[in-house]
Amino acid sequence: MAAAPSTTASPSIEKVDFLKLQNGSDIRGVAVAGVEGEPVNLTEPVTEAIAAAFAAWLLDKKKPDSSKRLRVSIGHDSRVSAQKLQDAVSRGIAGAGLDVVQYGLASTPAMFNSTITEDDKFSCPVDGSIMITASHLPYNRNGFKFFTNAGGLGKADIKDILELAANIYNNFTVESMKDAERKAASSVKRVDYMDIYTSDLVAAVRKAAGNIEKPLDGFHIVVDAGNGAGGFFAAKVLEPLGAITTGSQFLEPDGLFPNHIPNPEDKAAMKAITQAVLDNKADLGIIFDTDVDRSAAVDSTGRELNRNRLIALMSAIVLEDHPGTTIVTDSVTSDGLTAFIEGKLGGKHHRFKRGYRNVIDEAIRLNSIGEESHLAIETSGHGALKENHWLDDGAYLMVGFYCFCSCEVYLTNVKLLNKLASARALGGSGGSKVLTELVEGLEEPAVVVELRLKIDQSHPDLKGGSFREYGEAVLKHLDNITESNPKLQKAPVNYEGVRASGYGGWFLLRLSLHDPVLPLNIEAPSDEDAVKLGLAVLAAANEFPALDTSALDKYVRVS
Ligand SMILES: O=P(O)(O)OC[C@H]1O[C@H](O)[C@H](O)[C@@H](O)[C@@H]1O
Repeated sequence: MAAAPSTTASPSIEKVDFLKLQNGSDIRGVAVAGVEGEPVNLTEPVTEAIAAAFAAWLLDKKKPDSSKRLRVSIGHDSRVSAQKLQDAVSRGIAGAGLDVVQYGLASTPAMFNSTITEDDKFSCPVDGSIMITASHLPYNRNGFKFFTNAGGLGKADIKDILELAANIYNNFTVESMKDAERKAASSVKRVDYMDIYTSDLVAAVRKAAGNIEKPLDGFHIVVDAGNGAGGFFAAKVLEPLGAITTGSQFLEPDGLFPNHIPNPEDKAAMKAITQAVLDNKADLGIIFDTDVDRSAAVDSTGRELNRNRLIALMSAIVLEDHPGTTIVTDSVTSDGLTAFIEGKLGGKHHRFKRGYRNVIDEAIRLNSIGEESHLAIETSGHGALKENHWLDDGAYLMVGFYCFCSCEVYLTNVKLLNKLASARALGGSGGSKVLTELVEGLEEPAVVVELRLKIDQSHPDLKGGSFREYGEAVLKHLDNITESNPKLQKAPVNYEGVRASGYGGWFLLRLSLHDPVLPLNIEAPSDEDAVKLGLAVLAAANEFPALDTSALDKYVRVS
């Protein structure tokens, strides 16, 4: 373990700089030097302070009596900074007097799961859990997701933790850091939690398939883990269930992500898994993001089942069991999806905001006011089901428990695989036809565009204000322009940004959840119509010199 730096080596850091590490309900920062313009702000001492703050937060929440020491599990994805941050997190937790259980390479859903697994051998359940990951972001970033048995921590908790971390950090002494290092050296335990986690997943699929040992017998499924943490899925989940996984790719963890970004929303990533399915004549392809809390699939014909199609597929499966239920989705979903959910499936589509916590919290809210919702899902591949985590214990009552579980854990693993298995049991034709059939009738636009317009935070036009304020001003202006454009109709119900229909399609301009960026989505029946929608946005965007519209300029010129 690296020696703890002394206080003298750690210059003081302002609270606001700690708060900048907040990214919605996660923490994210730069952990590796070498990328121009991206100085390291997630150093080891900063990490240690954040972990110590989480420990203090947890002690305050759980208020254990003196006979009990709280336990925290720590896992990480394949990033190159994982090891040093894991050591720093361990020092922060151990220094605060809590027990540390290191899992090594793990998935985000597994980390949450460790707070509810009952198994003493594996020191479970833990009281809190930390996943070290920055999802699909570049190799130099890293960050943390925190869990208790009530689910992932929310935005307000993260803010409290960062504020506390700033105090802890600025009060570190050489002695306190040495003490934390000593405690970590003597109290850290390492367990192979992924072993129990994967066997639980296998058991869940078997059970759902009617207690068949190998419900996927003979199915050929290729996995693409993008060199993230999801490589386990082929050998430890699919193969025990009977599937053939030859042709699976990029299963070895490699934090430089040499093959493609591990992200089911990324075009190159989807192309890679599609090619693997076709080359191997597989029944299905499954692709994960770095920390395995998002996924997408590809059917045997090479058709991508991600984004709107993934939502359509999962809606079809969920609505079979819960007719009429409300499906909560993010804001960038297409109009065709609404028509599919409401027209073909008889459900209700509630298009809400981007952000997995946002959709899940909204589904919880709807249920709490009497509107039944069984599925909250984003085009990013995050999803949560009501049925999976209405746990029959106090946790449910405590917070209207609806802990997030990802597509990986439940939707893909259990729901999707089980659908394949039961179709086979019923004498179906094999392959992934059953899935393809479920999304038949989903109208898809001919043209789909997603551009991300950057706000230059050092531009004088920001006049000292934040990029958020600037972005809000752009949106306000676009809203006004849209209002007075007879060719456009503003969406009657809209929860973020400006969404309008026109020219047979629609656009949505909104503020990114965390970046100084205004993402623009356009869907239209033709390039010509998409350009017209793009020009309408450009007319407003051009008034804002700090907004980099070059991508949109280029799009309207060359399309
Ligand atoms: O707002 P954006 O920059 O498009 O990012 C939005 C996305 O951020 C993260 O990746 C969250 O995990 C997703 O739930 C969310 O959809």
